[in-house]
Amino acid sequence: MVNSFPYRLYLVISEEACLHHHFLKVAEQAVKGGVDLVQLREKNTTTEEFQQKAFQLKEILDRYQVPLIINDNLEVAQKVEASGIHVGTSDISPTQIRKTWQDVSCLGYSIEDLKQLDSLESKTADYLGISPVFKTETKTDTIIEWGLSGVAKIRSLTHQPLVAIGHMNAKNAAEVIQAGANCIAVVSAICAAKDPAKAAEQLRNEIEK
Ligand SMILES: Cc1ncc(COP(=O)(O)OP(=O)(O)O)c(N)n1
Ligand SMILES: Cc1ncsc1CCOP(=O)(O)O
Ligand SMILES: [Mg+2]
Repeated sequence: MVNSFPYRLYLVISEEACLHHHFLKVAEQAVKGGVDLVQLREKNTTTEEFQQKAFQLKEILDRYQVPLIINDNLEVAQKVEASGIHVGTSDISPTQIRKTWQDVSCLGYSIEDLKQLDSLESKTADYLGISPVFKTETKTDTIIEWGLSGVAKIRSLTHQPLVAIGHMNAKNAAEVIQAGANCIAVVSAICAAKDPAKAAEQLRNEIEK
């Protein structure tokens, strides 16, 4: 059977989060270091700016055959012909996305409550984001901290691909994979690194341990 979610290291990037280099450089270096999926998450831009950045990022990612996922904005995702979109419980729903965008190939949905796992919305997604695993300064409007036990619990309840996000780094990546996550998603561990390629390589090594 073909693995429909082969990704292990997922970069969630915004221009604002990139402290030492331009975000396009960070993305390219991260891919060279081992990132195999990238989400553009611009929370404070106009749709026009978001779209422009997405086109620029996609041009780079296409060279490496790394899929681009767009955070929240279906219009931008379809316009730039991204591979997919990531949404949470306050966003357009996965079922609505599939109705509007029939050939979306990678649809992500955040899990913030165990009750969501049984829902049609979760089952409609291609992967579930465990959000957040640990408390993080990057996203503070969260309602839970799943921890390792939460990752293991979710793993015991679903066979869907699981992406762990929230304060993920090279020190905790291996144990989160061990607890049942398929893939690790990071913002700061790569975007705030002086050497994004090296940071990605270290994370990837931990994931593949
Ligand atoms: C891989 C991944 N997982 C979870 C999230 C969080 O999505 P959401 O709950 O919609 O919050 P915002 O990112 O929109 O603030 C994510 N973006 N990516
Ligand atoms: C987008 C998102 N969703 C849940 S936590 C988070 C931010 C993760 O950022 P960091 O990797 O810097 O903790
Ligand atoms: Mg969202």
